[in-house]
Amino acid sequence: MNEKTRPNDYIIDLKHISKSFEDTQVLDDISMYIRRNEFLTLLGPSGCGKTTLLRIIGGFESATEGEVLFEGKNIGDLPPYKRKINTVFQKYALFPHMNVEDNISFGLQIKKMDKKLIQKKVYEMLELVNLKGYEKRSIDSLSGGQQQRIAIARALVNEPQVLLLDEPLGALDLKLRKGMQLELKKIQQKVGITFIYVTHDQEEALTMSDTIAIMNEGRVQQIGTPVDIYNEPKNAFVADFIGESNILQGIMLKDYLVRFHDVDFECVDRGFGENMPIDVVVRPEDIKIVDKDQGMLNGLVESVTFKGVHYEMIVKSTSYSWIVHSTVMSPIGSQVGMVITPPDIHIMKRR
Ligand SMILES: Nc1ncnc2c1ncn2[C@@H]1O[C@H](COP(=O)(O)OP(=O)(O)OP(=O)(O)O)[C@@H](O)[C@H]1O
Repeated sequence: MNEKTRPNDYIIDLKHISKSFEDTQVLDDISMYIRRNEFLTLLGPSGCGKTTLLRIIGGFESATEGEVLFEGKNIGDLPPYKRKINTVFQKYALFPHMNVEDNISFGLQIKKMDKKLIQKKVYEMLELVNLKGYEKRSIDSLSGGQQQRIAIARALVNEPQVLLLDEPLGALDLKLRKGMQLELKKIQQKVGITFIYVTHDQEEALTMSDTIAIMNEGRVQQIGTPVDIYNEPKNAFVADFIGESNILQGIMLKDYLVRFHDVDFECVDRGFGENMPIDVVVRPEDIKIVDKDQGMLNGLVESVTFKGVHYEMIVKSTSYSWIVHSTVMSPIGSQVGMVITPPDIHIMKRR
């Protein structure tokens, strides 16, 4: 999905959202569509404005400029509880003095829903989050991961059309987090609603999302599927943030010829004019190691680290240390050649 093209099945339309706190602008003209049933992740470094954008969608903060449309209607004036949107925070915000059942059903009890119906819904939710039989347990007796599932159940029992999740797995240890990532994705697919998920962890975003919006300094840098963003980063920031990259500065010689690192490389024509300064991104797995003098570049292997499926090598050529991922190991101190084919030379406008 592109920020400019409107999908038929969109549920939220963010129109030119900007936000300032006093003199500091933290969001700068954000426009995008969010589709029904999609798992969308806002990904970016700390302080780039992810949480602020999520809070504006949820109604906890208002935009300085711009509109949030939900099913085509401006919901800017609606308080959070009147939106068909619920939020799961990193700190689960469960009531410690209530048991699991009362925590999940709290919102429904306030709405004075029929007791039998409440009980049915609570059981359905516990089944959904894989905690059947836990209804009478106290919150204190649950692990971090279990508490997070209860927080999700409590948000979903209100049957929102959109669930906002702000770094919900941030407090869990790595192994548990990985398990919960898959679990969350399954839950989203089962309930079939939109999840908008905030994280600064690129691997988490790649694992779970249908769509990723990469943010930096209050702006959306790129929106796309994980595969698109990884394979076709729009600028050097995105390339650097998603996965490991070799990033160099270059200059266009012709529409299909770029010079970087004092070498002329053929590349795919992206419509950049002659003499245009550009950034060049080459992924470590796209560099093929060959014998010395058999490639476009020669280099000295400076380090080798075994990473399980590949070796990560640092190969120093005249003025740049390349990160190379290869299934074949070249010993430290050896001279090697390197080949990079035109489709693997990603050229983009200089930041
Ligand atoms: N209520 C507020 N008053 C003043 N400044 C704020 C307020 N809320 C957020 N900010 C500032 O806005 C910027 C963006 O914050 P935000 O929490 O949205 O970033 P984030 O991308 O979610 O970061 P993190 O990943 O660290 O949570 C930060 O510089 C933050 O200090």
